[in-house]
Amino acid sequence: MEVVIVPDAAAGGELIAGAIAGLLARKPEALLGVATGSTPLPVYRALAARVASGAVDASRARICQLDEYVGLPAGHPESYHAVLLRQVLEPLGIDESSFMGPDGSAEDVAAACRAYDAALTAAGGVDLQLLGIGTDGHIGFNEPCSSLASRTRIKTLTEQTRLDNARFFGDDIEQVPHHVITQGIGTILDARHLVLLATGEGKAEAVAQTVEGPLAAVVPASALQLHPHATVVVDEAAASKLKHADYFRHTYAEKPSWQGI
Ligand SMILES: N[C@@H]1[C@@H](O)[C@H](O)[C@@H](COP(=O)(O)O)O[C@@H]1O
Repeated sequence: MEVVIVPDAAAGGELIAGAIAGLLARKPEALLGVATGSTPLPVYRALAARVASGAVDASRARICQLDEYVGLPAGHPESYHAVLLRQVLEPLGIDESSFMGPDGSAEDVAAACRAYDAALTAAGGVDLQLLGIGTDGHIGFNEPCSSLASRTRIKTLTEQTRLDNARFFGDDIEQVPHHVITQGIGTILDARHLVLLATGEGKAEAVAQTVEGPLAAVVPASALQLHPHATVVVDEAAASKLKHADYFRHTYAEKPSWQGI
């Protein structure tokens, strides 16, 4: 696992946008796994600026969702499908026909989960999966104690996650669904490159456990330790509990410029 400590969230956004730009230059039809929440927004902004300036052509890229709420009415503005259309597809000039996600309104949720896992495989697999991290160490919506081998399935949110996400539902926790569909940890680990961005002091403990703690289902993000190409990008605040921070700074400073993240 590579840990890159950046001065702030905007620098993290630029770094990751640069990696995505490099991927799209090599593979214009790459399948990009995108995450929701506040953390990835600087990545989407930086990428949209490159698209607007003509430096990046994302029009052939394909986008896939990490997770989705179950049971929100079709077209609900906070469904992750709607959020990603607004935050990613539209600014990057990508057609909705290039967008895949699990069907959170399906009658047969288990079948929808299986279908999504199969669709990701049929699409050739995810080239780069962007991840945020929950305050409890979750990735996607894989809450603590999720199986490290899990595939896309239904999960029940913890009270903490519903509280964290209430800000998107008018600060009313009652409006936050209890159930979600999420790519499993095993599904996430199938992506060729995992890039986790974490910013702010509130994520420092989860980051320390992810990077320096034991591999454990109770910290789902620690599964990144199993992946041959995982990059954790953190700002100074999110890095503040890392014991090996100086080593990570040294390693990145000495990195050959051709290598990228
Ligand atoms: N399902 C999403 C995660 O993918 C995201 O990483 C997390 C953190 O969100 P934020 O970046 O807003 O802290 O929120 C939700 O739970």
